[in-house]
Amino acid sequence: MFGRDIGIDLGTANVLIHIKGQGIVLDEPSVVAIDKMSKQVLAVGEEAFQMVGRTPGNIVAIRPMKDGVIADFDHTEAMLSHFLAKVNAKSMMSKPRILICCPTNITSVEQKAIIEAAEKSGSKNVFIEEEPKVAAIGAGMDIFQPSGNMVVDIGGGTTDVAVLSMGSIVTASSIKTAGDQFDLDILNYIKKKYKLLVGVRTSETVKVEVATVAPNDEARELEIRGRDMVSGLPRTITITSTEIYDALIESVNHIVQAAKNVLERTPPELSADIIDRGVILTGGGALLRGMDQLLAEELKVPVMIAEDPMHCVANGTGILLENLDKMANRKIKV
Ligand SMILES: Nc1ncnc2c1ncn2[C@@H]1O[C@H](COP(=O)(O)OP(=O)(O)OP(=O)(O)O)[C@@H](O)[C@H]1O
Repeated sequence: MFGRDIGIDLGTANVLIHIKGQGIVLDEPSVVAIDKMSKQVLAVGEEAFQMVGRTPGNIVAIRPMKDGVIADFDHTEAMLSHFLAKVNAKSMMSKPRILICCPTNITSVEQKAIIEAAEKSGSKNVFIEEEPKVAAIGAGMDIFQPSGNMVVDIGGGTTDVAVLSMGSIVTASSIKTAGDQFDLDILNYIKKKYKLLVGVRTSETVKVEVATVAPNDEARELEIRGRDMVSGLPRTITITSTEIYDALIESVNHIVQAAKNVLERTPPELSADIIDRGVILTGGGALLRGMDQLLAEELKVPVMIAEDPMHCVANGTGILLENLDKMANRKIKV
């Protein structure tokens, strides 16, 4: 019988499920739509994501994960159960073993909450592993050798920076500045400068299509629509990449600073390895235009974007699942 082991990238923005032997079988936004009165879950994942910012008063589309941890336990569990049922139906598995990734600095209470949510969703054995380690493995780094590897994983809620050697994290930092904060920065910039209210879906589109954090990048612009704060009427404006650079630079500098702090705490032999091997960027935030260039200039080391940055963690769980039996001692009892 194939694939009783499942890897989950339980992200703030997206949930990815990897089944041993099958690869990534699910990739959906971490969103749940709820009826506020009856508390009933109306939609999960992609379907719920389409409702964000467009729901009538009695329905709310929420993200139950925040900053890489569970903000709303019941709805995280409902979301996980829904996704697991979806993939179970396909592969006819029962009570799988699950490997879940989490940020480096979450508390044991938060770890327990993640494990409990997975167990309640029907898992027999739940293992937990640190996200930057799994991201590095999924990006193709050989972290098991005695040499330094550095990964910067920029997700929706958290940025995890880590230097790894011999299969373990040597120095790391996890900050709550990542893709969601960029969306908020853009939204607030437009609100302040143009007195125009836009939704997070629009600010995310601006980030993906226009934004750059490298000052010399090709300029881009985009027409966006929102609600005028003075007249209350719909209005269209054109936003440029230069403006978005100003909106994002403070948050991006937090990420640069976190990476510098990790390098400053790294033993010199491993620092020397990082000069040779470079830094690997993973997570959706790795795709922010100019991020690699800016980090390379600031850290004075080569910076490369992983081949498939948004799938690194899920792909890494796949590789680790092959070795799950060796990891049995990492299981956390609840
Ligand atoms: N082309 C792009 N440019 C900039 N940002 C992007 C791009 N594509 C995706 N993103 C952003 O990447 C983020 C999602 O990345 P990812 O799926 O790695 O996060 P996550 O794993 O859910 O979050 P976390 O690791 O914090 O729990 C979102 O903020 C999304 O807007």
